[in-house]
Amino acid sequence: MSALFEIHNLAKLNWDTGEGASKYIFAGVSAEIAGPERIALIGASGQGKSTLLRILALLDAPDEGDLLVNGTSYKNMNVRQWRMAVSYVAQQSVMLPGSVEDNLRTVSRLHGNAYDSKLAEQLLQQLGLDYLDLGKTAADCSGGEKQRISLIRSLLLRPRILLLDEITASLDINSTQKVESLLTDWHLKEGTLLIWVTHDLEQAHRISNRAWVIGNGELQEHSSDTLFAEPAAVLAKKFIQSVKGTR
Ligand SMILES: Nc1ncnc2c1ncn2[C@@H]1O[C@H](COP(=O)(O)OP(=O)(O)OP(=O)(O)O)[C@@H](O)[C@H]1O
Repeated sequence: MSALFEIHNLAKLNWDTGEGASKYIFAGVSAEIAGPERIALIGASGQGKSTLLRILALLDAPDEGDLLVNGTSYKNMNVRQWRMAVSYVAQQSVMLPGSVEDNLRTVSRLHGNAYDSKLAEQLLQQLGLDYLDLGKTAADCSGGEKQRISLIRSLLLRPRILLLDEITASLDINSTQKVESLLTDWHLKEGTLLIWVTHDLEQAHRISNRAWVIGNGELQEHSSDTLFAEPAAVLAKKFIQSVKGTR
């Protein structure tokens, strides 16, 4: 049986071609994820975490390599099919024109599925947004509200793979806990693979069973328990020490 998600020799050229700049942001990135897991993607600023996530969502093109969902390459799928399986939640959430409800209905409209209003209601409640007037213009919502609305918009699609780019960055502790617990439950119930970029190492440990550390153009993979308990690998060790050193 094919793996849920495969990344083969992925590379992205650096657009900075100046002296001293490396040719690639990252190269030779490979990983095989057999089934649903919770992966924390960590690394210092500017190492390519968002670029990698955007490529996995086909919002940016790889320069080399291949991506496969359930054994099918992205080259043999159209973007719409890919995005039904792989959904990306951005750090800066973009609201579409119209109301909160228009935004939540977008996914079903785009993919021709029935809108699951019960699930939408339940997710709004779980994320502490049940007070929100669904008729409110989405653009007028706060940053934290928009971030949670865009997460719900993606969940309503029930993707196999969910790519999360610092999605709790503008949330308070209470809302962050709600997002973490909702996604942990969702992963268990729906069998969704989560790949979650975060700068918060405690959050990375809480929300993952595997960790990908990106730096110096390469990706290293670890079990989260090993990585956060005893960061043996040089790259991970260096990164964790640099983060701890800044506290
Ligand atoms: N082809 C390219 N596509 C995207 N980014 C590129 C490209 N070439 C160079 N870059 C640069 O590579 C860096 C990677 O940025 P990216 O946002 O992916 O890093 P990050 O690890 O997510 O950083 P942060 O933690 O600060 O959000 C940026 O400085 C960007 O300008």
